[in-house]
Amino acid sequence: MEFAASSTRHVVLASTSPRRRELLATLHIPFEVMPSDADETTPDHWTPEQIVMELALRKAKAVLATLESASPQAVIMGSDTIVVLDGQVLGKPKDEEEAALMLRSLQGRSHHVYTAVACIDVATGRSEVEYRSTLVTMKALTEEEIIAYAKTGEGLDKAGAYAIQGLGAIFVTSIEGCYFSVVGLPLSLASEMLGRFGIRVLK
Ligand SMILES: Cc1cn([C@H]2C[C@H](O)[C@@H](COP(=O)(O)OP(=O)(O)OP(=O)(O)O)O2)c(=O)[nH]c1=O
Repeated sequence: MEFAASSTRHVVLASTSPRRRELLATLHIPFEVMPSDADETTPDHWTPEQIVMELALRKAKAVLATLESASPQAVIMGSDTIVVLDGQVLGKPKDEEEAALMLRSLQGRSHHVYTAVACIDVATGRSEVEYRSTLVTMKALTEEEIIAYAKTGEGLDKAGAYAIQGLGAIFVTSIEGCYFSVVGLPLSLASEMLGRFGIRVLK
């Protein structure tokens, strides 16, 4: 999407995730997408909250570094999602085998999905970051189901190796908290934050 960069208040989504793009599009606000190549390594002792908030901010800051003078009216939005089971952080699996390993550990119990949203006002440099946590319960799975699902490849680019918005939905028996946060962008939080940056979803 093209903007008259100096005059239109709009969002720059610092993301490569097609899910985040689709979710943000549901808010019907002007936005463009810029991939962010932020380093995603964090110290081992960090809490899930610290990890997602720092990574969301890093993604937004990485785009800010490339944008500053061109789009003074922009609000940059970065986001990060992780799955946490017994204090252990599950990111994206590196292959089918690791996907199956993650699913084996998640099945038959509940885990938390953390997603943070960071916003940076390009004009002032003001930033905010907040997170939401959702409790997801998965039914018990057979080894055949785990292997068959891992083979679909659907979970390979997803934290925890499943997609609640896809075929992975058949494994999820209940959730407590924001569904959209599990998919990668908590929309109620995102719209609240954008409102504080002068971008209102409902006029
Ligand atoms: C648990 C779960 C995660 N996910 C996704 C959301 C995130 O896109 C992804 C976690 O990886 P992230 O590193 O948060 O994001 P990303 O690499 O996809 O995109 P970005 O460029 O913004 O960094 O997992 C689902 O789509 N469905 C699910 O059910």
